[in-house]
Amino acid sequence: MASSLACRCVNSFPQFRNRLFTTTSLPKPNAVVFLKHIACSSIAAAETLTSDAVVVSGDGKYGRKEIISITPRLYDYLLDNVREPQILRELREETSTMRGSQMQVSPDQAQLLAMLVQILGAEKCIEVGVYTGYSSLAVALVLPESGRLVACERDGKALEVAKRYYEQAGVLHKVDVRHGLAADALKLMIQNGEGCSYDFAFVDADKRNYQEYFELLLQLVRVGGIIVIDNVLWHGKVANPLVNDAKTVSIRNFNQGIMEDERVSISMVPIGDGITICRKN
Ligand SMILES: C[S@@+](CC[C@H](N)C(=O)[O-])C[C@H]1O[C@@H](n2cnc3c(N)ncnc32)[C@H](O)[C@@H]1O
Repeated sequence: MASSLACRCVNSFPQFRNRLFTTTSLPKPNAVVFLKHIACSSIAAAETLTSDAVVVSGDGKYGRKEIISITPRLYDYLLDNVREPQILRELREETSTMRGSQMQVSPDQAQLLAMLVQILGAEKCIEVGVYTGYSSLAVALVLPESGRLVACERDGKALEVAKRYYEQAGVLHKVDVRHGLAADALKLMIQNGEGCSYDFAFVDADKRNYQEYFELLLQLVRVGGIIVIDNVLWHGKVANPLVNDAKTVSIRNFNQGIMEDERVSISMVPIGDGITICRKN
């Protein structure tokens, strides 16, 4: 059984042929065990080779360059390789029972945001759209003691959860919570003369106001600073011309505008629901 399975795999995938040949010299019981092993690993390999874990662009001009496509198994593997601090895990688990929990950034995204903040050596940060605080806590945790994060959120109930976790994590003193409309908070900061003084900003709020947040944040962030925009791939809908609801159109237009905007260098990254990292030039 095992050997016929292995043979089928090997016939389908010639690259395993050499491995099968080595088993013919083994004593029989070992050979069967080894063949079973080969059969299993060949099946796994075959699964991978036949899975949709790699894709090529549908546009011929990019040739046959293969890139990775996240499958559930691969995403689980990726998550297994995220170093999620215990306090973030607890917040994520508590939030998972709440309405809107799908809005939270993923652990791999939060880890990337924290790393960008660390690479920048950021001291002054802004978040637009805090919810229960997962991404803002990830940032606050890596800020130096002298660092500050302005956290803008209109939902008072969600903010209560966020503040409880900032306190538990010992970073409450680093977070300046602004309860209310984010655009109002950003305009006030500009009026207060805080322009060009921030190192890092993360936008993860109402999609239809992305352009306004971006313009305000461009005034607040210094040259060389970074603005990260979440949900730029919008569950893949941005790439489907048949989807034209207000949010999708708004994100699509925003992406097109950023593409042509020479005030920033950009990198669109397919992590979570897609982010664009913009560096102010
Ligand atoms: C996608 S969630 C943020 C998730 C958060 N970054 C996290 O990782 O947990 C978007 C949040 O933006 C808030 N929001 C939406 N429009 C807003 C506005 N105009 N001003 C302030 N907050 C807003 C919502 O209340 C919601 O909590």
